Amino acid sequence: MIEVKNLWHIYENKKEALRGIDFKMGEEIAALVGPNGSGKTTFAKHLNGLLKPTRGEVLVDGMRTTEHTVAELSMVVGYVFQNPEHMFFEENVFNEVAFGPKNLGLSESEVEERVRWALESVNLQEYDDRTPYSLSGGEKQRLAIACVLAMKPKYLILDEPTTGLDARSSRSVVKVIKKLREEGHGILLITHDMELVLELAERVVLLNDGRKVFDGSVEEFFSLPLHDYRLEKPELLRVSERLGVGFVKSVSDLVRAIVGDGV
Ligand SMILES: Nc1ncnc2c1ncn2[C@@H]1O[C@H](COP(=O)(O)OP(=O)(O)OP(=O)(O)O)[C@@H](O)[C@H]1O
Repeated sequence: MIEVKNLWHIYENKKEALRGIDFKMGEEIAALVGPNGSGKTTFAKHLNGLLKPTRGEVLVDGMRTTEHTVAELSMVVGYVFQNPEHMFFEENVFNEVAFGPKNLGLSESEVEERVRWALESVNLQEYDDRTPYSLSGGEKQRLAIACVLAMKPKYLILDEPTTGLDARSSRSVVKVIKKLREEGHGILLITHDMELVLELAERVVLLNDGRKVFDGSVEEFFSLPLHDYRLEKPELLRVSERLGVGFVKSVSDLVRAIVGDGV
């Protein structure tokens, strides 16, 4: 369980980026959304100790972030940053994923086992010898997830995992996220992509100006006046509303709502 209690973050320039956030999450996919500058990245950086609270506290499976190093916390909460290609520095995919486990002091065979497992989890098992820079956008994103997974964290923070990807690459990342959730990971998904929220999230947390202004179901979230937060409803929900059908999560739900199960 990740527990955040009355979290404040004030940067050196006195900017109050987080103002009294309370939050709990377990094994679920929670989407963290909000307009630019609302505090999403600042919040996420608290969950693996990259930032420490100005006030309040953050507990990760009972570990208070002020009492543990980022390295210790990263074994519980893995952070996959936006634009992961800036993170790659090894000459091949295998070594890239092996870097973290090697630093844990694991034996060579344990490292290899973890790398194989992590690459398989993201469907990159045939890519060992490829240079990370030669991968497609979706493959790079999946490699970044594998690098973090190799540390076996229970929770994953994914920062804009599909931004800039074409539809096919995006699908491949979505598939991996679904699989990780099924395997028991808790996932915090930072995104501006409302289609992704509709498809993947089990819960939505909305930040605005450093405050949590909503924390609830996906259906309730999409009934909020999203324009107030510079967010847009997914096309599918706009269509379903026009058709007088209630909340749906997929095109097949919509079809079923209109014509029934017989088609
Ligand atoms: N190092 C810093 N020093 C001072 N202010 C900062 C710093 N980092 C972020 N901020 C400010 O804190 C506020 C929250 O920023 P943050 O990056 O957490 O927002 P965000 O919701 O992740 O935005 P985006 O969607 O644009 O990524 C913003 O006003 C930002 O300018």
